Amino acid sequence: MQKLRIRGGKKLQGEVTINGAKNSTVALIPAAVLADSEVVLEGVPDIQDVYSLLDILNDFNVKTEFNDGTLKIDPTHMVSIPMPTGKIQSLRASYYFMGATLSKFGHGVIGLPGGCFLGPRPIDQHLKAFRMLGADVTEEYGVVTLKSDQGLKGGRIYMDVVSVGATINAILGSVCAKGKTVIENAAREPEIIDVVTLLNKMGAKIKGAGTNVIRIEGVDQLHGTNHTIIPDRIEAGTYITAAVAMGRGVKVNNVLYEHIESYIAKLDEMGAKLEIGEDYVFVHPQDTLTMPTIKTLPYPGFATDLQQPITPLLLLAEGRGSITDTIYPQRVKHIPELNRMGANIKVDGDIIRLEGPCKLSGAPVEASDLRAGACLVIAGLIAEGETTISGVTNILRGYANIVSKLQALGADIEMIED
Ligand SMILES: CC(=O)N[C@H]1[C@@H](OP(=O)(O)OP(=O)(O)OC[C@H]2O[C@@H](n3ccc(=O)[nH]c3=O)[C@H](O)[C@@H]2O)O[C@H](CO)[C@@H](O)[C@@H]1O
Ligand SMILES: C=C(OP(=O)(O)O)C(=O)O
Repeated sequence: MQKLRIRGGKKLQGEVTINGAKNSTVALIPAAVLADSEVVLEGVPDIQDVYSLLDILNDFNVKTEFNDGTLKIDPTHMVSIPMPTGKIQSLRASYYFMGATLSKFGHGVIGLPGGCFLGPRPIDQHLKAFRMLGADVTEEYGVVTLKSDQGLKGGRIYMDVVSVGATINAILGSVCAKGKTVIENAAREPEIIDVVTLLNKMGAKIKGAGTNVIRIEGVDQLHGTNHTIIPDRIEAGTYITAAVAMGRGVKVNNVLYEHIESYIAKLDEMGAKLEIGEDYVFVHPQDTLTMPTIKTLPYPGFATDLQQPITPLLLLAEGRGSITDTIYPQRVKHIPELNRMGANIKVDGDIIRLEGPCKLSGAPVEASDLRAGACLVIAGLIAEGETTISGVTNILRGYANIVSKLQALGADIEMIED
């Protein structure tokens, strides 16, 4: 079994470059199959979720070629096959094949997705959106069956909760539906804008991405195109956090500041010394950090995906603080692991309560999910002594070349077989 071994306490210095966004990529790939010819994506991260999607595309007879961040997707000979179990459960974003197959073939049989366990992750709003477009949708024994014998028709879709996945699935379902669709209370994440940018380049007519009302005029056909993926704001936030914790001057390249403004604002509030460039953030060493209170919210609020990575940084700050994850209140599996490393964090109902500063010591810990993994990597960099992290596959789902990137900054980190 692979584990990460970190010998903590080493200062970080130098430059690191952020990859294309995981949560864009995993939606752009299923969106690309709606084209009638080749789609080329640039800046594709080398992460396990991408390989899982390529495996699924192979089963759908979609030809792919992935080299050095460039992914060619040729859906010309895509076939419709049921995907009730197996690979579909290896990641969350496989739910986009519901919208994609419904749109492309008028039907689909897709199992419920996998992904990180963060508490309940229902997909009722996805299914509601498909129904509003006229599809007949059933969910039985963990499998969703979608049919639209009469063809999909545009409609008005009101989202009861702000959902990234349901918004993108509603777009995928309606992009070629007859007439107009309006999605109300849509999510506003940059990844949604990225998906809409690709679809519009493919010939779609979608307006309003990035606002909470998205308007779509159905088109008959979508064609191939080229697209460069936006930088990963969560990967950027992770490296910036590591640099605030342990940096002696770290430049994080390929960052779009406007995508992580709320995160930067929180770090500013804590006393971090950040210099914002056009496409980079330079993290200067700072003296002391102040303990904040954090509440996660849909974009542009503080991202739930950065809640776990920032937790070890809070342990370096003075005073009492709290984190409330309003999106996933049960996203707390990193807490017992941090406590194993010497923290004294309490989970009090839906509130994580912390007190700092607190000295962390290396320990064997488990990355139960992707961002818990990022949290433990940062904790391991801070801690005195040796930390070994199991559950590495969870980390590799979303962080490309994490070992070499941190080694280049001077971290003592390696992948070991245990
Ligand atoms: C592949 C991907 O892009 N994953 C991201 C996506 O996940 P995902 O798209 O699964 O998350 P959502 O935005 O849908 O979830 C937001 C909230 O809505 C609830 N909900 C969602 C759908 C639904 O049908 N019913 C419902 O009640 C969820 O339980 C959650 O409380 O957004 C999350 C929230 O920013 C991020 O943590 C994930 O990294
Ligand atoms: C929760 C995440 O991913 P997923 O939705 O793919 O499980 C994440 O990226 O933090």
